[in-house]
Amino acid sequence: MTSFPIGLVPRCFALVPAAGVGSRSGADRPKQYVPLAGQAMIAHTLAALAAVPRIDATLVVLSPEDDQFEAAVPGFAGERGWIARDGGATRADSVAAGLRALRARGAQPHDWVLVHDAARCLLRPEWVDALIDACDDDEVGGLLALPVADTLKQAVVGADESPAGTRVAATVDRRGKWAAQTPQMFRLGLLMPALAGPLDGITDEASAVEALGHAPRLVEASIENFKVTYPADFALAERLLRSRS
Ligand SMILES: Nc1ccn([C@@H]2O[C@H](COP(=O)(O)OP(=O)(O)OP(=O)(O)O)[C@@H](O)[C@H]2O)c(=O)n1
Ligand SMILES: C[C@](O)(CO)[C@H](O)COP(=O)(O)O
Repeated sequence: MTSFPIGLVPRCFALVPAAGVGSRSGADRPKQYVPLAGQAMIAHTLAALAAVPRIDATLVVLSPEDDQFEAAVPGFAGERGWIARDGGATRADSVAAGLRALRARGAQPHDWVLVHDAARCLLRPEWVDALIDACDDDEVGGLLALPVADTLKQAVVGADESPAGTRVAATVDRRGKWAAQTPQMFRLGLLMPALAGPLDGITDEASAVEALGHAPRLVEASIENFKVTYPADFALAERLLRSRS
């Protein structure tokens, strides 16, 4: 077990990977810039994080080619809003770049990093607070997640892994299964080595930490904290955002 110094008060940083292209979204631009309820998707995400007083600063990781962020979130850059422009080819590469940027800005190994997808724009500050409350005296850290409510089917996987026309190969026992969300909250000094290892099959920070032999804490969240991924998700996100304002 990694141990971090007792007596030093860790700070909390949010890290938002936003360097994806949204290839599954069907949108005419990277999905984080699609307007939803009057603002770009990422503006909603960052507003939720900014409303959590225990987060000292939020770092957004952009693609080096990004020329839309400043117009989408005017006034973000400042004392509590930082930008890195070296997002990578995969989400894990972008998160690793963000961790290096946090370190360069003075974050310490014992500080907490809450990694949150730009594409989870329905985040509520109280869910972030619940995650911090659950993890801030934990050795490892944890993540927001949701117990699986549906019966789970394993499809016959074809050569192209396409879901169209597939058939059931088996029903999977859903007991004890959770769907992982974000934020995912770990110490900088644990996440950096976790994401420096082989990344095959690593789709979130928790799986990288698990590969080192740790057991992250699961903190129950809400179905509303879904990731906008497919074309139909935009209309649902829009309706939920409008119903809140
Ligand atoms: N190379 C990448 C890929 C993804 N992300 C970010 O990781 C989050 C979750 O990823 P996902 O929903 O898969 O976004 P995209 O990669 O943009 O979508 P797709 O997989 O459909 O292309 C998003 O906020 C996305 O911008 C990133 O920073 N860098
Ligand atoms: C991190 C994540 O949002 C947890 O559910 C998810 O794994 C991201 O997956 P994607 O394939 O990059 O969308």
